[in-house]
Amino acid sequence: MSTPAIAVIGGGLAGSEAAYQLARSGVPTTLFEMKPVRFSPAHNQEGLAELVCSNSLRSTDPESGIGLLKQEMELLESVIMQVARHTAIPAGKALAVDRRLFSTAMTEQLERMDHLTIVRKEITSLDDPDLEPFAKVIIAAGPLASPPLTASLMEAAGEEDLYFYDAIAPIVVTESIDMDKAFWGSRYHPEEKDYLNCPLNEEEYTALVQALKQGTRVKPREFEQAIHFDGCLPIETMADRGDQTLAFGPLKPVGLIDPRTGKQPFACVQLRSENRDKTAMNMVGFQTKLTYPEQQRIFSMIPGLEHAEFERMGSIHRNTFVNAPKVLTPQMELKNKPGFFLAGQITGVEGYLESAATGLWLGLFLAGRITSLPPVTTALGALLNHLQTPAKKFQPSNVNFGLMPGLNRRASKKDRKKLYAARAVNDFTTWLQGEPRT
Ligand SMILES: Cc1cc2nc3c(=O)[nH]c(=O)nc-3n(C[C@H](O)[C@H](O)[C@H](O)COP(=O)(O)OP(=O)(O)OC[C@H]3O[C@@H](n4cnc5c(N)ncnc54)[C@H](O)[C@@H]3O)c2cc1C
Repeated sequence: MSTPAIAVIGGGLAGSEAAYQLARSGVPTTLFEMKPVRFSPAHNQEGLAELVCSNSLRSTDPESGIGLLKQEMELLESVIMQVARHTAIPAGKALAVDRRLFSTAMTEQLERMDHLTIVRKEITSLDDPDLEPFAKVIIAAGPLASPPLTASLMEAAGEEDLYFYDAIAPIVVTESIDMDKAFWGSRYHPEEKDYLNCPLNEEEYTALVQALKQGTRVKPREFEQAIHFDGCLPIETMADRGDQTLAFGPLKPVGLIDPRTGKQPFACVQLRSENRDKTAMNMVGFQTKLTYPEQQRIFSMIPGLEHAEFERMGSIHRNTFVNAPKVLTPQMELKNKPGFFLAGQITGVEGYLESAATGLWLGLFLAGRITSLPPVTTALGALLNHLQTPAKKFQPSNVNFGLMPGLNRRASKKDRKKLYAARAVNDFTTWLQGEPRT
C-alpha cells in the first residue's frame, strides 16, 4: 500500500524543516510556497527558509535554553541546523549565518530531494482544491500568512482564537534618563535594581493621559479590527478606557517610595532593564500604536524622560497565531478541522529556531519516526508543552526548574542551569533511545 501524501503550506523555517523530515522518511510530500508569486510585507527573497530580519540563530551555549534546543534539534537531524552550520559566519558564542547562502542552500537541498515536490503557489483557503489529494496538511504559513489563508484559518480556529498582532514597548537608552528624577527599586524592594521608576504627580499624570488619548495613531491595517487581547493592549487604548485606568494598571505606584519625598507618588512609569549592564530600559506596558513622532513628544512628558533617547520605538506589528491550547490537540492538529496541523510561529511560538523546532517535531511525528512528545524536562519538550499552556511568550531559557524532580533548589542559579542542561540532555537522549528509528 502506498504512503498517503502530505501537503505543507509555506516554505519558511517550519515548513521547510517539516517537508524535509517527511520526504527523507519516504512520505510523498508537496510543499506550497507562494513566493515569488506573492511576497509578505517582510519577505523579499525567492528562496525557502528566508530569515526576514536578524541573521542570528542565537546562543550555542548548551546551558542556555536556546543552546539546548540546538543540541536536541541536531540529535533529531534537523536540516535547518545542518545548513546553518554549513553557512555559519563568526559570531562568538552565537550561531549566525550568511542569510542569502543559508536560504540558497536550503532551497537546493530541498529541491534535490526524492519524494518532495515544490509548488510555487499561494494556497488561499483550507478548502483549496489543490489540497484535495492530500491525506494531511501542515499549515506553516508564518506570522504573515497571506490574508485569504488567514481568513480561512480564522473560520476554522474561531475568530476569537486567532490573534493578529504583537505589541512592542519602546526601549530607552539608560544614559539619557534624568537620574535626578528617576529612582531604582522594584515594588516593596527599594534595594533591587531591576526597575527604574519615573514618578508622576497628579497633574503630570492627568496631562500624560490626555496626551495619550489625543495622540495621533497609526491607522489599523487589514485584520487588526479583530484584536481581542487584553494582556497587551496599547497604552493609549488603556487610557481611552478611563482616566484612572493607567493609575490602577501599568502606572500603579503601589509599593514604590520615591526616596526624594519619602512618599508613594500618584503614579509611576516603570522601566525594566533590557540587558545585564542596564544600558537600555524597556518601558513596561507602553506598547503602542502611536506614530513615532507622537511617541517621542508624549513620552518626553514623563518626568525623567524629557531628553530620552529611544533605542527602539513602540510598535504593533502583524503576527498571526492561534490560541494553541484551545484550538490545537497536543499533536498540533486543529480540533475543528481534523487532518490539518499547524507548525511554526502560527502556533504561538516566536523566533526562527523555535519555529523550526515545531516543524521538526511535527514532520517526524507525521512520518511515524517518533510516536510521542519529548519529555517536558527537555528544551524541545518544554517548547511543545508550551503550546498546551495558556502563556503567550515562550523562552526555552525560562524552562521551569520545578519540572526537574530532585533538582536542588538551593544551588546557585549557575549551578542549577548546569544541572538542568545535564538533566535535559539526559532525558532527551533517553527518550530518543526509546523511540522507533528508521
Ligand atoms: C518582521 C519580522 C522580523 C522578525 N525577526 C526575527 C529575528 O530577528 N529573529 C528571530 O528569531 N525571529 C524573527 N522573527 C520571527 C521569525 O520570522 C519567525 O519566527 C520565523 O520566520 C517563523 O517561521 P515560520 O516558518 O513560522 O514562518 P516564515 O518563516 O514566515 O515562513 C512562512 C512562509 O509561508 C509562505 N506563505 C505565507 N502564506 C502562504 C500561502 N497562503 N500559501 C503559500 N505560502 C505561504 C511565506 O511566503 C513564507 O515563506 C521575525 C518576524 C517578523 C515578521
